[in-house]
Amino acid sequence: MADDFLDTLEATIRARKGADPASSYVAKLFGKGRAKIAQKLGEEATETVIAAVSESPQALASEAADLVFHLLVLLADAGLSLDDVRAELRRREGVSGIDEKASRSN
Ligand SMILES: N=c1c2ncn([C@@H]3O[C@H](COP(=O)(O)OP(=O)(O)OP(=O)(O)O)[C@@H](O)[C@H]3O)c2ncn1[C@@H]1O[C@H](COP(=O)(O)O)[C@@H](O)[C@H]1O
Repeated sequence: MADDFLDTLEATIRARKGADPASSYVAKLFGKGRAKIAQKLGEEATETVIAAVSESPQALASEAADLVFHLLVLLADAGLSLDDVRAELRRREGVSGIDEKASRSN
């Protein structure tokens, strides 16, 4: 599946900075600060793990959605974006490609 939706969601989340917390869950979360957002992400990670081992695939997808959503909020709070994550993953692919070539030549 293309990433367009995640990019749109990320833009919506960023646009909530400074918005009215009474009308926006994301604005309310931003208002609580980085530590609280990170704690929320940790809770969602735990719920995802529990769903993975003891719940239905649908429940796992639902918890995974909560997890990804809260990760986007944390990244936005830290001034980072999905593009930064993509760049890091691409960099690793390049590094592991070099490692593979090196091990093949040994
Ligand atoms: N994708 C989401 C999304 N996924 C999950 N959540 C919220 O994340 C929370 C999940 O945490 P919990 O299950 O623990 O529920 P909770 O008890 O309400 O959470 P806490 O009060 O304990 O923090 C719920 O309140 C969900 O509504 C989301 N809230 C908003 N979005 C999207 O984010 C964008 C901005 O939303 P607003 O800020 O609400 O305008 C919109 O595109 C929304 O569709």
